[in-house]
Amino acid sequence: MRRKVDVVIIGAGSAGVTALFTLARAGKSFVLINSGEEGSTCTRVGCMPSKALIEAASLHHARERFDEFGLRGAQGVIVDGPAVLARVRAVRDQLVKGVVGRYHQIMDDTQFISGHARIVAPDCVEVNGERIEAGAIIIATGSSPVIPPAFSELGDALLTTDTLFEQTSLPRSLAVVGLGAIGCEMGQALARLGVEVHGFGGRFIAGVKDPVAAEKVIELFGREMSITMGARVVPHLENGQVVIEAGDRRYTVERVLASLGRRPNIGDLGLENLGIELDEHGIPPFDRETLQIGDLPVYIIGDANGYRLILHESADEGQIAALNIIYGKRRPFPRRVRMSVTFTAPQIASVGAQLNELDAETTAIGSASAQMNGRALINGDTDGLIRIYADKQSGRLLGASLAIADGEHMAHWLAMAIGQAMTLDECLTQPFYHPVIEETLRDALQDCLTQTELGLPNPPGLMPGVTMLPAAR
Ligand SMILES: Cc1cc2nc3c(=O)[nH]c(=O)nc-3n(C[C@H](O)[C@H](O)[C@H](O)COP(=O)(O)OP(=O)(O)OC[C@H]3O[C@@H](n4cnc5c(N)ncnc54)[C@H](O)[C@@H]3O)c2cc1C
Ligand SMILES: NC(=O)c1ccc[n+]([C@@H]2O[C@H](COP(=O)([O-])OP(=O)(O)OC[C@H]3O[C@@H](n4cnc5c(N)ncnc54)[C@H](O)[C@@H]3O)[C@@H](O)[C@H]2O)c1
Repeated sequence: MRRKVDVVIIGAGSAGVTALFTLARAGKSFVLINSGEEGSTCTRVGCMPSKALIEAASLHHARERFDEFGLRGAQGVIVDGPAVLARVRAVRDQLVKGVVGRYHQIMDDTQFISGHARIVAPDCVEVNGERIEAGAIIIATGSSPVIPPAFSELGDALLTTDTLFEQTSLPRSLAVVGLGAIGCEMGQALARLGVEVHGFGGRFIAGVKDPVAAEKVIELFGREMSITMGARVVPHLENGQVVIEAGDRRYTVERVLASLGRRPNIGDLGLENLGIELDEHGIPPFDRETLQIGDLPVYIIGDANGYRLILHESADEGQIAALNIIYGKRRPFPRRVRMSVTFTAPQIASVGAQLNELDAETTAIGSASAQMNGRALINGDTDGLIRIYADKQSGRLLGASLAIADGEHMAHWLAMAIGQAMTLDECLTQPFYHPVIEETLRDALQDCLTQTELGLPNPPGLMPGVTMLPAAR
């Protein structure tokens, strides 16, 4: 007899597991199917090992400034590459154990299947030769690194983030091709660990669409690695070394990190059996506020849908899909303010609208640099820049681009302000403590305000209150 459950979840990553917890709490019956290793992209090969590597790199890099602070002897610190990588894996393994343990705790062995799932029909999934009937299907199959054919021919010299953290030693030299989030984070971290890094980017660096902010980012990163933008490089092997030619320059490196983006894992998933037309990337049309595919009882969430390839959005999508299944009818959830943070130094962040999405005529742009910020000067972190975008007429905050220390915190503050539809003068009613780097954010908001029709607040940042008449005695 065929097994029948309320929901089949395909993929035990952050998206699928978030859906699982929500469905389990509501008492739905389920099966979770996962192919390959458990533990999620984020924990195994993504957010966590990459941040662990960045932490080692930042600690090592700090030694360069010790002398300036009157602290001697730091130049004696050396990088023990194998030990650095071993610690990255140890932290990663601990986190993977926690993540996997948590979801196995809420199910028995029959509810988890290790194997490659295929959709046979909108209400049926096949895995390891077994067909399972499902009231609903959640596709949460994640994504994989893009590897163009020429890169595949590099053999062991090719790294992606699937293999980088498994290395037992650091390469002497590395070409990082693709300067998005991964390329910038890993390129800078490895450069700070003593690897000779050459970065090759497309049109944008770290996804920054504001030319002023992008120029600053290129200048700052360019101090630690060579950067070539706009060159579609094709690496090849020569005498066991990788050669990359860009314009009239020729680079010879030991390894190449392909960080050219990620592609949804939708091959051999049986999407054609849904009876629905797929887009040019092979993805079925889905509603971003319900994650439902057409009118089918099928949902596509997380990196698998190629929409917002970041952790908190993947988890949101898991919950939205699960809640739609639980309610049993279409229930749209407006999505959060868009935000991305690249964990480099300085941190690069984009919040809300990017500059290229805004109308130049109606948008006010405010800027501030950390050069004159007291705390930044104390910390030796004055290389920062903030750009704020607002509607010229209403003063409503629309977006921001940051390349500044502590940018992750300011990005959250700005996302909240944009989510609350705040205007610049409303933003400036908030307190900014002293001395904090956030005072640069206040400066940028004030600068932006002067370019709008609202003009300068008087006194700056405070709203006149309602004067209460003394009660008649
Ligand atoms: C190097 C790196 C750094 C990152 N850093 C950050 C960061 O700092 N902050 C941030 O927000 N995001 C970051 N991300 C992105 C984040 O990790 C992903 O957006 C998120 O993990 C996606 O989760 P998911 O559940 O969609 O996919 P996954 O975690 O990939 O889960 C999908 C699962 O489905 C399985 N699967 C695939 N096909 C099938 C099938 N047919 N049958 C059964 N199972 C299948 C896969 O094996 C996998 O286990 C980073 C990513 C990378 C690569
Ligand atoms: N801090 C974070 O939130 C974080 C960190 C790492 C990864 N991630 C996520 O992982 C996903 C994958 O990261 P990624 O950096 O691989 O992708 P990405 O899409 O962020 O960047 C890929 C970059 O490669 C460039 N590119 C593409 N083809 C090229 C070519 N032939 N030559 C030169 N450049 C080329 C693109 O222009 C783009 O800038 C992203 O979607 C990101 O959201 C997030």
